[in-house]
Amino acid sequence: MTLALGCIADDYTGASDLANSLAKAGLRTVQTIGVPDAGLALPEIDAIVCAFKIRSVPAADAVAAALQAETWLRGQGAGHVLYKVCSTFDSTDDGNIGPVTDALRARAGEPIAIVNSAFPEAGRTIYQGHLFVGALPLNESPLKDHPLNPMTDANLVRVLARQSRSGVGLVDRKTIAAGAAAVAARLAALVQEGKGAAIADTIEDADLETLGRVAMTHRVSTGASGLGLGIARALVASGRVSAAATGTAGLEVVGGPAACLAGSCSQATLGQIAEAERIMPVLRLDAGRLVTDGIAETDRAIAFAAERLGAGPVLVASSGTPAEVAAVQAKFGRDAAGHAIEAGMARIAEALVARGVRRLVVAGGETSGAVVERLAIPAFRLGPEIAPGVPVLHALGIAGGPMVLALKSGNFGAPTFFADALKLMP
Ligand SMILES: Nc1ncnc2c1ncn2[C@@H]1O[C@H](COP(=O)(O)OP(=O)(O)OP(=O)(O)O)[C@@H](O)[C@H]1O
Ligand SMILES: O=C(O)[C@@H](O)C(=O)CO
Repeated sequence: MTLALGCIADDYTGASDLANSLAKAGLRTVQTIGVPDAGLALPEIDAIVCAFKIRSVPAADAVAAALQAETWLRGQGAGHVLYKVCSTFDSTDDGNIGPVTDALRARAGEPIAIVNSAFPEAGRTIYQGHLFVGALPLNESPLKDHPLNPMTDANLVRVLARQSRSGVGLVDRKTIAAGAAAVAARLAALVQEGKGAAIADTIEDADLETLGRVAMTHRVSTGASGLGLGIARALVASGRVSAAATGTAGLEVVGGPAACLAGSCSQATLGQIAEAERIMPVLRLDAGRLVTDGIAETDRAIAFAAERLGAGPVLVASSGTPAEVAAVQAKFGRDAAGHAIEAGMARIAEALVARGVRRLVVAGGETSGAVVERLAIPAFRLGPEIAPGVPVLHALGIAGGPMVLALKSGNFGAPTFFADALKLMP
């Protein structure tokens, strides 16, 4: 197997978002959980996305995981490695986008890396270095209330500089509109100024195609699935990947009980849970009790689901409003609360799978990471797209017959997302 592209994703929903964009562009893509064991049989593929849960861990741990994956991906033949971060640049001033980008760039021996989290299809655009979520600057969007990485500055040049050893510059829209040669010249000028990272503006997919062409002349870049799309299109246009390839599988029937779990507290997910209440039984967990008495609270959820699974899908949610999240965090601490709630959701998932669930929808990147790790699923191949950035995933390398999952990024999906997902997971 010789890979055209190797990717390292900082969370699991982000990984499936990227894998979806690569597959849609025609790259035969597999998503692995971390670096796979040597024994895992992989089909003939063009791209691998190694999914990690390193968005909100200490920077040194994120760097170590990313470097281990980089070594493995280069060993598989990857000429370019993309570090996949969130389209809303979720991170803190302590990391991890800056430290991981610095480390991958140093390892690759590159003077500068393109950093671009735009994803126009999902409303993430960048102008003069400022990230917009729909019509709102990042710091006015719901991301200002994120439970783990509240984003309070829309200027990505500043945000990245605070967490990087490298100087950070800007490749503005005018330069990108002038084409790949102009972008390459701007990057060279930034290197002369001593910069090691360049935030790139993006308004539309055509900008990403230009950036993709330039990124392919470097060994490493950092971005969201928009940059992945740009790189994938550049690979197809250059003939390095066959344009005839088809990246995604069609609809496959798995059957059996289905369940949904939500740990995301994003505005989008809160709306989707409210909508799901119209069509399936929904249990709202007591987040504080998940922290203080996790076994009892998760047992309550398992019993709730077990009683109802025979009749149709159920949804179990820990999700709370910003005020509820703030209250839980004030009482128990942000990280302790987050970890305890994630562990509870993972325990519920494990129990539901033991009761026959083979169709599972999970909302939230950290939540998905905890669930997929507990279920010990080593890899996924891509199925149909449910919503921009959210594909159906077919588990690879597990016992007990076929299983499909959807791992939804907190902010993605229509209000009817849970019903939309289950429709494509028959
Ligand atoms: N009621 C709650 N109070 C406090 N924290 C919560 C509550 N419910 C969930 N959490 C925690 O909030 C965090 C939500 O992060 P998660 O990554 O799962 O969702 P997200 O950030 O919306 O999704 P994404 O990363 O895909 O954008 C998790 O650590 C989860 O355990
Ligand atoms: O890029 C995004 O917004 C998503 O793929 C994601 O990373 C959410 O966790």
